[in-house]
Amino acid sequence: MAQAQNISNAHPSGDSQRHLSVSTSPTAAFQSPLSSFGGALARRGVPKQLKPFNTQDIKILLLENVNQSGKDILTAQGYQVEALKTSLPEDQLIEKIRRLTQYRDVHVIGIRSKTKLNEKVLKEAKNLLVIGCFCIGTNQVNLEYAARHGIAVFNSPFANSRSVAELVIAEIITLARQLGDRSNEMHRGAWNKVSSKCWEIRGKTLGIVGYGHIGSQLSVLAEAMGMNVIYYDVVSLMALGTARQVPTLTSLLNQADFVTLHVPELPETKNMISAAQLAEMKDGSYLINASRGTVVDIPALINAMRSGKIAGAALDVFPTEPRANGDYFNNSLNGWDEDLRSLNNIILTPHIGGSTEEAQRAIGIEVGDALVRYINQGVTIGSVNMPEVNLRSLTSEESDYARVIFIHQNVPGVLRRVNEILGEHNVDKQISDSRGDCAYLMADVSNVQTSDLRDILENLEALSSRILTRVLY
Ligand SMILES: NC(=O)C1=CN([C@@H]2O[C@H](COP(=O)(O)OP(=O)(O)OC[C@H]3O[C@@H](n4cnc5c(N)ncnc54)[C@H](O)[C@@H]3O)[C@@H](O)[C@H]2O)C=CC1
Ligand SMILES: O=C(O)C(=O)COP(=O)(O)O
Repeated sequence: MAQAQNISNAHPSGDSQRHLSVSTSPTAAFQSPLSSFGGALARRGVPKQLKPFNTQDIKILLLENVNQSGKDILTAQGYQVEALKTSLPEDQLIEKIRRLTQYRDVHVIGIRSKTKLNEKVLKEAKNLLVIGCFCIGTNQVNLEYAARHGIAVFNSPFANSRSVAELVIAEIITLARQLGDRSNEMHRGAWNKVSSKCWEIRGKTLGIVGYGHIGSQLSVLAEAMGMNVIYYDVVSLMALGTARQVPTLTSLLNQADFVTLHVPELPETKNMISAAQLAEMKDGSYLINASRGTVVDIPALINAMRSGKIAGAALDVFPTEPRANGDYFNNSLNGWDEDLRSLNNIILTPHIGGSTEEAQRAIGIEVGDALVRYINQGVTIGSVNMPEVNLRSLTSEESDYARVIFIHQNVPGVLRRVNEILGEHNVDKQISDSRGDCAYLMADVSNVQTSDLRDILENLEALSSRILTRVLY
């Protein structure tokens, strides 16, 4: 392991035990700078490997069976990676964070949709630099708290959207033909050949609620199978193919034979489909939810299915989901799980919308790369809670340069003070941006010695607006 020097990445906690030690002798190679910078880099030489710390000091906790592709990218950097197959409930996660690091806390946590990184958990992870959500949704993380504490959050915004869209296509036909019920009957030994209330999907209307990455992809697939597509979204969006945006949710519910939900978990989408909305749906129509469990009022759906108003449903997500695989889908989970199980023509799946080899591998690479770029270079492109900031990489010819990162409160006068500090040196390039209350400044300074770096770090740390300071070189 390289000899650590005494300069630290200073964390808002201010606790000296929470600092990263830094080293001038990096031991592992930095990977793949952003491709959009390829031209400039080719002209300017080989990108410099910024390694201000012993990479072995970076401690990463991965939960929820993150794909091997992501683990490989992180371990190739020399980081210490501990990977768990399951999620952990709040108390066990806090305990794990404490135990994992003994004296210094975890720097990176990687999760999927299940693990809740709320304020209570994040407060415990005092040296946390960055969170990787190896999925689309980020509702499980307190993004605002993270930003206020200089913790960047990354996700994979569309690598599993095709997988979800394909699952929904499969469910539309499965519901229309009552395939689940026929298959279950055959498994029990019963031959039940029926055509009553079994339909082709050709010519039927699909109503998509939320026309984002998944909804719009689904729109194209559904039209290719002869469906008419309408959609409702809070923003006005370009229709693909011959799909048509409708002005209200009610209008969509009144017209659609199949309603499928692709909205994020938000206060506005909680119980978005409840008794009143189910009543607006066509008699004998179908409901599909592969978004978040909170979007559908499930007891209301159970009533609507019992009455025959809704002819079938597919649910991939639930308000409470178990933290691991096992015999958990009973009333102790949500209270109504066994009522759901007793209904006809309902497809129940354990949140597998994005669970394909292709999606998981792509997500592992995308989020793994984003974490490495952030840890090693400070680049925030793709962050969901911080301003997106990039700076052309330093090259190997630029040996006495350092990259200064100053995350600070977005208040007047900070840039002047920062530039008074950096102005003592040659600032080669600098960029700054803000998002809400959080601002992110990145500057490359040249002709700097180790003692200069120490001064820069200490002076920036003394500014009252500082959230987190890092010096990379
Ligand atoms: N079942 C699974 O395994 C998976 C579930 N998901 C869930 O699907 C959700 C959607 O994913 P994407 O399409 O990638 O998201 P996206 O962000 O690309 O699209 C969401 C769309 O919903 C719209 N929207 C937001 N609030 C709305 C409201 N109140 N009414 C109508 N429209 C509203 C937005 O304007 C946006 O167009 C994710 O947030 C995630 O929760 C995502 C991936 C896998
Ligand atoms: O990507 C998402 O938001 C999903 O819901 C998929 O979550 P998962 O990675 O399967 O826990």
